[in-house]
Amino acid sequence: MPKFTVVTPKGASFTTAGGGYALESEALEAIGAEIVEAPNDEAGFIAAAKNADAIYAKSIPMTKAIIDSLEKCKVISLGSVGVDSVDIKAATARGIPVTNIPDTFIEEVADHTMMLLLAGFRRLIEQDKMVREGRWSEGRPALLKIPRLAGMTLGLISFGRVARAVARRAQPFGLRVIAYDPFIEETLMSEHGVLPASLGEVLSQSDFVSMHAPARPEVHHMLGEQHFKQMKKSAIFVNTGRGATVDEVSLIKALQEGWIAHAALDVLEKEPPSHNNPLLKMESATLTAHVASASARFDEARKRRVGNELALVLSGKWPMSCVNPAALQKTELKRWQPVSMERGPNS
Ligand SMILES: NC(=O)c1ccc[n+]([C@@H]2O[C@H](COP(=O)([O-])OP(=O)(O)OC[C@H]3O[C@@H](n4cnc5c(N)ncnc54)[C@H](O)[C@@H]3O)[C@@H](O)[C@H]2O)c1
Ligand SMILES: O=C(O)[C@H](O)CO
Repeated sequence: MPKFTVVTPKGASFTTAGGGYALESEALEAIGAEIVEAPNDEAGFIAAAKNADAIYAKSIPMTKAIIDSLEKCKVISLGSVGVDSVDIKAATARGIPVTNIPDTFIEEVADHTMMLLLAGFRRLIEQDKMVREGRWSEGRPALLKIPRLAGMTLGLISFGRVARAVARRAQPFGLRVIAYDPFIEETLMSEHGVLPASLGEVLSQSDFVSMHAPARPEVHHMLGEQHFKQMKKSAIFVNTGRGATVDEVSLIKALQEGWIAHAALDVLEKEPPSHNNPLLKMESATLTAHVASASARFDEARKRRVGNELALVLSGKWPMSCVNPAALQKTELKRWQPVSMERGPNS
């Protein structure tokens, strides 16, 4: 008889669709926790998860209806930075801490952002196609009109962990980096050699605009028609954050009408996209399947971190990374005791 039941909806995670979502964890095994898969429709999940001790959230949104139906759930854990699939307000009201893994795959996402930026700029997909179609001699003329990368401007929307890692990569390429983030001290930007800017300045001055804002209700469709119109006609728009931050209809219009030159996207408003999403047919778009974080290290770290968070709470302790600390105040979980890092002869 398992001591604890961790319930998880069947199927791939929103954010790691196609694989890399199983949860094997020594920490959970050690406390006698069993992982049980439940149907991934709201009604089926509610019926199966009623008595869950914890939830590992992935393939369906953790709605208020689901959260309110949980009778003894102590924690909801996610294997992502983004927590947009959980109704945080409902979880906080019920005193259920929600955990994420904010610092496990920053480097991967920053690499992917640079890859998309460079692929869009040096027209990788078009060049590859020309070679395969026997149009070898067309490759060079297609690039003769593009400027040199060094000296161009990269504008970051938000200056969180991923955006900072992108800035660190972009600077050695000779890019001037500016950023808009109303919640970050300007001095932090300066320490990173990045110029603080308003949203309008980022949009109008940048050759590359890279979106890194999280999907919160306040940033839903943060970029629309009026914003794409402010960008340079030659601008490349990169998004490795969340599709919901951009009004995709306006982005498509911006590409069709030539307000901007190219979009390189890892995230879309609807994932996977409908077969009739115009972006799928547009040569001015480069697309990847919400894979920016994926790597062997990510997969190993995700299992370990999610398992540890669940095991900590199930054994009565505060988790390491809680996105709704107010919920912790409503629990009887114990705070972490400070651990002495001094090393003695017996350590
Ligand atoms: N494509 C992927 O696989 C992938 C992987 C990791 C993260 N992400 C997404 O990228 C986002 C950013 O990740 P992170 O690790 O840098 O997060 P983070 O929490 O470190 O940074 C988020 C930043 O956004 C800023 N912000 C909030 N509201 C804003 C607004 N209205 N305007 C401008 N900035 C605003 C915050 O001040 C913060 O600095 C995540 O929320 C997640 O949704 C996607
Ligand atoms: O939000 C996140 O962490 C990513 O999208 C996961 O891949």
